[in-house]
Amino acid sequence: MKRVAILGPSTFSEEATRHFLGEDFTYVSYKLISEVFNATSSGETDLGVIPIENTLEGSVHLHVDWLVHEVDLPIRAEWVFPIDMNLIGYPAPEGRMDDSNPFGYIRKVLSHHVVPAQCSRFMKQYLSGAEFEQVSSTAEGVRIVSSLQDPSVAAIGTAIASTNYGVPMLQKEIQDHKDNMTRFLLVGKEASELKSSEDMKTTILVTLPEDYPGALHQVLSAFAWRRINLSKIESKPTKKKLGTYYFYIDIAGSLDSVLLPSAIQEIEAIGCQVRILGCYPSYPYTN
Ligand SMILES: O=C(O)C(=O)Cc1ccccc1
Repeated sequence: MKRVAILGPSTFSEEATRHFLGEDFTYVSYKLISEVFNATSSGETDLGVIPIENTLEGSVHLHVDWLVHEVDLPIRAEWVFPIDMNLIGYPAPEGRMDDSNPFGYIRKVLSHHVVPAQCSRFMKQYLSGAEFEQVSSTAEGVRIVSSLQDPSVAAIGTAIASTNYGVPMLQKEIQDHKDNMTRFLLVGKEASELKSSEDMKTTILVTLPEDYPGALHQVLSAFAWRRINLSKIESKPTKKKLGTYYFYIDIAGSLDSVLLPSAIQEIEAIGCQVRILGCYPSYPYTN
């Protein structure tokens, strides 16, 4: 069975990946997202799963930058998964219950760095007196809470982490929006047999030619007149020189089509550099 590197165990990444890939793969858990990237790059695993975007905050820029700058791993698939954030910790000690704020006794919250932006309303209302400390994953936060056994320290994570580490669930679904979704990318050097999808996507990085006014408009036009839909475009620093950017573009369509390759040829003809990050099936969430 193919080996898949995930941030885990007991994380949202594991939950989402098992839901999507099922049990026909061997899941290898890593504590750090950098280890997921490196394990996939080195061949320790065949594939790796990266959370790349969420409904509320958009791209996970750290992960996009790692994908672009640190590794050469084509995108092989993407899927979307609903993320229910849960406050996980121990009940208030005797005499510490404050009726005006049932979680006022919590002084520190541990979780993955993308979490606060997805739970800002709850954290502002009930955890404004608590310090947020980022840890490598939501599950790592729950593990630390379990080891401390200190009611003043809680975590935000998955229901499975609450069960697996034996830490009670204090409040379910504290995310700001009930339909809070995260998009995950499956990356790997080799293509894998995956279930078919009607929706194909192609992700490219475009660097515009210098001294070419209107180049970006011409790039967008090359897709527009072919009625090729761009589902995302983000300008990101090249990290080479201040004020120089590349454009991370998600395209609805496949390189096997007629028009998409010709659009790419057209923008290369005006001097754009184009790097294909992947052409892959996109899977919506089905429960
Ligand atoms: O830490 C985790 O559980 C992860 O898998 C990263 C993450 C965190 C929050 C939403 C989606 C993925």
